Order: sequence, then structure tokens, then C-alpha cells
Amino acid sequence: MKKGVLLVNLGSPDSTDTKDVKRYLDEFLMDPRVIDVPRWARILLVRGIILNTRPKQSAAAYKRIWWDEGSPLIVISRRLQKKVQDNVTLPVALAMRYGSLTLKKGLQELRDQGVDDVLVVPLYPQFAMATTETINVKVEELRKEFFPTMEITSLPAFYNQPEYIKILSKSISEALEGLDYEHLLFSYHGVPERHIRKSDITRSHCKIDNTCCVTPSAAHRFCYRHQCLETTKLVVDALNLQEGTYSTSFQSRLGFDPWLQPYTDRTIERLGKSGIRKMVIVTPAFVSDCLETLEEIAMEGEEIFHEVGGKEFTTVPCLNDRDDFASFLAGKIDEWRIVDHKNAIA
Ligand SMILES: C=CC1=C(C)c2cc3[nH]c(cc4nc(cc5[nH]c(cc1n2)c(C)c5CCC(=O)O)C(CCC(=O)O)=C4C)c(C)c3C=C
Ligand SMILES: [Fe+2]
Ligand SMILES: [Fe+2]
Repeated sequence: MKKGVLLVNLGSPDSTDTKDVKRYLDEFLMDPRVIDVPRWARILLVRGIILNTRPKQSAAAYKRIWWDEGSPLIVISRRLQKKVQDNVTLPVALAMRYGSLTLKKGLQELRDQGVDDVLVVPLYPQFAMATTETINVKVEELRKEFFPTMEITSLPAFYNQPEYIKILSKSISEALEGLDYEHLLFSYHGVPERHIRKSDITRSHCKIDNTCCVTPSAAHRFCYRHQCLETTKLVVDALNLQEGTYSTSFQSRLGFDPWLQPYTDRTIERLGKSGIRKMVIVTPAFVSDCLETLEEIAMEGEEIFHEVGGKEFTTVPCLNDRDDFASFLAGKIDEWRIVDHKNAIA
């Protein structure tokens, strides 16, 4: 069998036009693993409420971060794809879960090169129903319908892999070099609390309190909150950060349900009000800089911080197309290529 790789990221609208943003948000938010309510309620909520106002607002936000070459997330993902391709001997394609660069096109591109054994690499360090799971489910649907003879394996979340932690820690220490700062905030994309309970394979572990995510459990393989807290902990250990000089929060809340807490915007405000004047923020749930890091954090977050007296607000770039990150992914691909992948990837 001929092996190949499909890197998969979230996606972006085709342009910053409100109609393109609306089309993209419709596909994204109608995904039952993103807004996980019955279909009739999702239609009412997404098409009846959110899509009436959000696309214009989001289009304006995309305009603030858009590059001449296009969406930062897509451009960066392409650069990463090229670097990974330079490091391995098998074909590497790129696709997005939402938008025009579809998973179907990505799989077809590999099939056209004779590939019939694919490693799907979700570009998310932490597992979530709205990220890794929706990619895996969609890929399986496409396999059944269009590529029935293809063998497909998915790379599990790499939130605690020593090599990944080393690279993330290095990227942070590079940003901190020569910087006099008082607090480092780890801000992860949020999800509704309900998503955490739904992903609990034990059906009894996740309480979303201060104990469950630090008590060993089989549930952690699919617990986004555990995986985020673990990434923070491992980086804290690697950088020898002192208690009280760092914290973890969750950003990008949408709607009225309770999401994972503490919320990033309120945390930035609280830090500023408590007298912190120089803060640094890192966003480990995002592999590529995107709307959520370049606009929500670097622009809106900085504004909140300054409003409450903060002076210096520094953002750590995502891993993007760093050479060491591309080599890490190439290493994972090689492990799968060389060893029988059913044994290599748990
Ligand atoms: C119910 C809504 C959402 C869930 C759940 C969610 C989870 C989730 N998302 C990411 C990564 C990204 N999200 C991005 C943008 C974005 N996310 C939502 C909503 C949910 N995300 C919306 C509505 C948007 C669009 C922008 C906006 O209108 O504010 C992006 C950026 C895309 C880009 O083009 O730059 C990323 C990346 C993760 C990792 C995650 C769960 C863990
Ligand atoms: Fe999101
Ligand atoms: Fe938990």
C-alpha cells in the first residue's frame, strides 16, 4: 500500500467579504460537534440568530488580521505543509475541516498520487469534540462514501508529548528572552462545559472541578480540559515557572451556556486590576496564528489590559511553521511510516 499524509486545520473564509464569512460560519456552526444541540434548535440558533449579526462583526475582525496572501491560518498551514513535506519521503497534502480547502479535495489529491493508506494529522495539540473528533468523523464519512478502499489512521492529540512540550517551551522562552514580565497567561480556546461531559468515556469522571482533571482516569484521553491543564503543567515544569507567576484561562466564548472557566478576557482584566503591569500571553490550543490569536488576543486582549492600567502586553507567536515543529510532525509521520501503524499509534 502507498502511504500519504493529510494535515488538517480548522479553516477560514475565502475572503473578508461578509457573504464569504457567513457561508463559512454557517458550515462551521451547523456542525453538530461544534454547536451540539438538536438540529432544529441549531438551525434556529445559528440561522435564526447568530448569522444575522455575527458575519458582519467577524468580517470586520478578519479584515484587521488578513494578509495580502490570504487568511493567516491558511497561509501558515501551507508553509507548514511545505516544510513537513521537505522532511519526509511520502506525499503530504493539506485540508481544512471547514471552507473551500475541503477534506474531500485533500483525500482526492492523495488518491491521485496513488495513496491508499493515509495518516490524518489534526493540527490540534489537545483533543476536543469540536476539533479532532469532528475531523475524524468527517474523514470516516468521506472514506465510506468516496474512498472505500483507503486505510485511514488519525494521529492522536500530542498535548503531552515530550518533544512537543520542549518545542512549545522553547518558543515561550524565546519570546521571554530579555523581557521583564510579571505574569504568563496560558489562554486556550474554550468549549462549552457540556462538551467535556459528552466526551467523558467513563460517563462519571468529569466534574469540571479542581479535582477530576488532576486525578488519573481513562477519561483524560478525550478530556480537553485535562489536556489543556496538562500542557500548562508540563511547560511550567520545563521552564521552572514559580507559583503565582502564571495561570490558565479559556477564550472565545460564544452564546449563553457555561464554557470552561476562567474566561481569558476577565482574567486579563483581573490581572491588570490586581496591579500586574507587564504580562505575556501564550495560546497553546492554536498551532497557527489566526483570528483568535491575532485579533481576539493581540488586539482586544491588549486593549482590555491597557484599559485597566496594564502597560506591556506581549503575545507569544503560535508554533506556526517553526523548523522544530515541522521536524516534530515529520518524526511522528516517520514513526507511523516505519512501524506497523496499528502498533505505533495508541
Ligand atoms: C460554539 C462555537 C465554537 C466552539 C465549540 C469552538 C471550538 C474551537 N475552535 C477552535 C479553533 C478556532 N476557532 C476559530 C474561530 C471561531 N470559533 C468559533 C466558535 C467555536 N469554536 C467561531 C464562531 C469562530 C469564527 C470567528 C468568530 O466569528 O469569532 C479559529 C480561527 C479561524 C480563522 O480563520 O482564523 C480557530 C483556529 C478550537 C481549537 C476549538 C476547541 C478546542
Ligand atoms: Fe473556535
Ligand atoms: Fe476532568
